[in-house]
Amino acid sequence: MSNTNSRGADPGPPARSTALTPPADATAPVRHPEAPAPGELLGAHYGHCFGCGGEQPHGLHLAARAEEGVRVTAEFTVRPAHQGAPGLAHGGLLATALDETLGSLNWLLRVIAVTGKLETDFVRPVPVDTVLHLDAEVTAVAGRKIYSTATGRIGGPDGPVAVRAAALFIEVKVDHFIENGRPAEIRAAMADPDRARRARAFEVNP
Ligand SMILES: CCCCCCCC(=O)SCCNC(=O)CCNC(=O)[C@H](O)C(C)(C)COP(=O)(O)OP(=O)(O)OC[C@H]1O[C@@H](n2cnc3c(N)ncnc32)[C@H](O)[C@@H]1OP(=O)(O)O
Repeated sequence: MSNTNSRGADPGPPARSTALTPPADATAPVRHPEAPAPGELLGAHYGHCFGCGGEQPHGLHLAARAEEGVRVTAEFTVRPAHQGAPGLAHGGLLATALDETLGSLNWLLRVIAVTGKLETDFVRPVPVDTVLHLDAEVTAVAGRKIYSTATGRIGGPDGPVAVRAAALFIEVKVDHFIENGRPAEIRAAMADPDRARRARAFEVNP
């Protein structure tokens, strides 16, 4: 059995759907003046978030860190609960790791936004126990539309690319969550006595 990647060592940049190409009038992203300093861990935005929360036993427990500009890095260790095929990470969970990392970029912009489109390339299989090193940045902003890309490498932060994504996040108001979320969880999150945690559950500036 061979693990050889038929696309070769460096498959090069993929073709993207036009919806993920910023329009001509898009502008460069602007890091919020109160964004966490480069090197600072962002911490979970919501304890029950499957991507980053500590209260999800089988969640990804992804830890993202602010970098310079509008860029974050993150790590996710693939555990047995994350398998798709025997001993290999489920592709949907790898997409979740990319989505979560890309989503955390909005905290550097201090904008509330949700994923509208997420396009993922699965380049190499990712075995259980592997640490996926993620790196994401916002590339452009056009009105409510936030364009971003991410890669996930294995074997170290400079190792080969295993997954990558391009995404379009859409800015929303906090009402998006209040009007659409299940009332029990909305009430519980709003009742949190910790003001910063209450705000971050909905990704609002504390
Ligand atoms: C730290 C936080 C971590 C979070 C990490 C995880 C993030 C997530 O997974 S969020 C959960 C998954 N996403 C969702 O549930 C979103 C569900 N979708 C929605 O609620 C809506 O479709 C929403 C809000 C995205 C857009 O609806 P709405 O606000 O009415 O905007 P709408 O007017 O349709 O679109 C605005 C613009 O975005 C574009 N757009 C919207 N959706 C898409 C899409 N899927 N593809 C391409 N373009 C899109 C529209 O074409 C429009 O462009 P333009 O301004 O040029 O005409």
